[in-house]
Parts: sequence; structure tokens; C-alpha cells
Amino acid sequence: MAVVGVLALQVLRRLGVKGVEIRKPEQLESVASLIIPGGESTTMAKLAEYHNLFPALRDFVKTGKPVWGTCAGLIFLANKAVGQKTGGQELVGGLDCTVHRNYFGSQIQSFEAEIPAPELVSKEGGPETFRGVFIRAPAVLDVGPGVEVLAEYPVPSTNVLFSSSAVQIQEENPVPEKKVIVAVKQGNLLGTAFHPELTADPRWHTYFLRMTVEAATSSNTIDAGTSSSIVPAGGTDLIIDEKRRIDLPIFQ
Ligand SMILES: NC(=O)CC[C@H](N)C(=O)O
Repeated sequence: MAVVGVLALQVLRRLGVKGVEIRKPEQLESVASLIIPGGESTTMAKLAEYHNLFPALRDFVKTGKPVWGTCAGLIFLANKAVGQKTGGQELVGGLDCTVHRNYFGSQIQSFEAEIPAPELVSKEGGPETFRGVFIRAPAVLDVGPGVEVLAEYPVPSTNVLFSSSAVQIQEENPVPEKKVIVAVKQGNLLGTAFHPELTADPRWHTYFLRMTVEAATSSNTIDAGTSSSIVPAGGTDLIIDEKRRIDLPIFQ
């Protein structure tokens, strides 16, 4: 869990953005947006409970400031999760969708795939697809009306998935390719089932930074002034104000 958080911080650093680790509820008051990274959602929930972070995290979501949940973070953000350990786990909620915690199976069924994401490409440019790294990954089973689907993984019909997942494919009776939702957006909430910080492609990060800048600008928390620009791989400039640098915290 910590490793993923550190990797995520490295991507932000590469992009010239300051990330801070959130360990106490009051730290959430001074940040413009929040990334809830991957890990193991049951353990993360226990830690969040122990540090009394759930009420502050829910309040943060309600402020409308951008929150990005990736992998276990996506599970955290979902209104509903299935496939949980006995006794379930507390969720932050806010993202109107149902996720399956281990949709693609166990650790050894982790995989990588090229996935199209038209909305990401329209904002960040670059190749039509991104490389999705799925590690014991969740998937979104259904979404509410206000949720935009940003990426779907066309599960190859030869793939035999985890027996208790929503899709079961028997070899003697192959079903046609099924599209599984792996990235969603609802207002300022972003959810991804994969690990973008494990690839060299910064576009999901710059996409979220753009959301952060836009939200901060519209709520007038950024002064006009000297600004530097981040040029993501896609080529589109992302303007980040240098005077009041945006803190992008990693909750882990
Ligand atoms: N890579 C991940 O974050 C895996 C998440 C894991 N399936 C969970 O339940 O938390």
C-alpha cells in the first residue's frame, strides 16, 4: 500500500506538483483535491477508521473538491461494493456506482491491457489508448444516471474470470466479448480500476490535475499571477499556478 502511494507521489513530483500524505482528518482542510490510491481496501478502511478519517473524507467529497480513487481507492469512493470480506467494510461513498472488489480475480490474474479512453484523449491528447495495469483489480458493475463512463475494457471471450465475479465464461459456451467499466467520472469524482502511476503515461494524472485546477479556479482559491505550465505527453498545456501551489495529497 505504501509503495503505491510513494509511486503516486513520484508521478506528481515528475509533473511538478506537490503531494502531501494525509494521515489526520484536519490535514484535509488545507488541500485542493485528494487522491485515494490503490492498496487493499479492507486494510485501508481499518486504518481510516482507526485514524477517524471517514467523517472528514465524506465531508471532503461533499465540498465538491476533486477526489480520485484508484483501484482500492475506487472501492472506497463507491456507494456500494460487492465481493467484500465477511463483515464488509466501511466506504466513503459519493460515487453513484456499484463496484466488485476483486472482479478480475486474484493477484495471479493481474494483467495489463491497452484500453481506449476517448474523453481522456480529447483533454490530454496522445495515443487513442492507455495501458491499464490491473492488480487484483475491481471493476464497476453499474453506474447511476449522473456517472460518465470514461473507459471500458473489452474482456476477451477466451478469458476465464474469477468464478464469483459477475461474468463467467465457460469454454464450451463462449459468450461474446463483454465490456467492463474501468474508469468513471461523476462531477469532480474520478474513479479508475487500474494503476496509472505504474506506467510512464501521465495523462490520468494530468487529467485529474486539470480537474483540480478548474475546481480551484471556479471557487476562486487560486490567485492570478505567475504560473508555470506542465506539458503532459499529450501536448496540451496544463497551467499550474506557482504562487499558490496546489497541494495534492495522497491518502494512504
Ligand atoms: N490494486 C488494488 O488496489 C486492489 C484492490 C483490492 N481488490 C481490494 O479489495 O482492495
